[in-house]
Amino acid sequence: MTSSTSNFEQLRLDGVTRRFGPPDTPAALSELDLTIERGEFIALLGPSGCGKSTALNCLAGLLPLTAGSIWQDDRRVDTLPPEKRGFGMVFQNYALFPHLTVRDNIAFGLRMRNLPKSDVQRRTTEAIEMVQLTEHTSKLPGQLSGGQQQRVAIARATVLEPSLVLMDEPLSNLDAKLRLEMRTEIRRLHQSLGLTTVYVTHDQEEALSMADRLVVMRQGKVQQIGTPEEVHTKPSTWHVADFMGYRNLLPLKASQLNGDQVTVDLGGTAIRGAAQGPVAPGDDVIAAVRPEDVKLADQGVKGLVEVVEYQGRERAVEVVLDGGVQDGVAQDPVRLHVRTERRVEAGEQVALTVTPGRLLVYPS
Ligand SMILES: Nc1ncnc2c1ncn2[C@@H]1O[C@H](COP(=O)(O)OP(=O)(O)OP(=O)(O)O)[C@@H](O)[C@H]1O
Repeated sequence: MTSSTSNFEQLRLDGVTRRFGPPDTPAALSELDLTIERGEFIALLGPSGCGKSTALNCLAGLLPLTAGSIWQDDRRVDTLPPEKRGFGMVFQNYALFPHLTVRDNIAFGLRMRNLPKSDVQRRTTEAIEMVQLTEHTSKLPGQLSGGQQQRVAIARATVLEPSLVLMDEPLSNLDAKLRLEMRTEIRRLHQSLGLTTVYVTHDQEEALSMADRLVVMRQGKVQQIGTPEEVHTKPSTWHVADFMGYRNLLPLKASQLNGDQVTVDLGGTAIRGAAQGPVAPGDDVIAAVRPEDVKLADQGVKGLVEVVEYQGRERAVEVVLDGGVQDGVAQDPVRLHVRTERRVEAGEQVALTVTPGRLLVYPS
């Protein structure tokens, strides 16, 4: 397929804001600034209610903006109705026409454009092949599995060769295996059709595996924009860290500072971490580390195994450390999540080490 004539080099969101209710209510989406390059796959990621769908609906033209603007190169598009924007949409409820076959569902948009019959036929066939539904072209949506319906929805949106494809949790209704397959399929389509895609998900793994860049949101605001690697290894705040699988978020105190290296006391042992913001000795901090970066060792921070969950090759283990005494006051015990291949049992005494460089220390 050839690329759309309405294509663009950059799509720019400039202070895009949407409020539901009077001006003193907090905005569902607050001043989103984002420049999307043609061909990029962008994931909007964040917990439920963070404003992802609001952002997507503003882009689609389904919600008017309270403030801000959206630009396709130097053409302002937020003032246009949805159908004039020429974007393809794949939303959670696929909204296929129940009385039309797979082929007719996919061809519908092309027919509406009054294209020559032979063109409609050729492009529809290509789209059907692309989503591997050739054996199902005469079926009605009701005769398809959820994943097949989803593929029809994707073909229907992409056959029009839109300048931008918007997807809102398109895999949420699928079982785990199909979800993995469709991830690859969507990414493959994105690449082979040269699409620009904005994809909403609350699943960090999905976002990390599919997107070129992630926009991590919380309470209507952007927390971080970066490549999967940047967001995964250097979350900008402890909220992002929390969302990116840093299951251990430990409220500790900074004791020393050396460049960007901070020393914190973990269960009576001094441990060094990398400061992720302004931190001074004596400050309360949040130290973040992933379970896979805490190792059971022969020596190190002492603790007691409290819970063990069998997870195939590995075990997820919860270890309680003595909180120690600070300023004459006994501190609450600290709990650490650890992943290990070692066989351990609840009640066992263990020692822990943190992989050097993997402890991130945030101002609290
Ligand atoms: N039509 C509406 N009227 C009033 N409030 C709304 C409306 N739509 C969304 N909101 C509110 O705006 C906030 C953001 O909602 P939004 O649907 O964008 O979140 P989300 O990140 O997509 O969440 P989810 O993953 O649960 O869909 C929420 O607090 C929500 O309650």
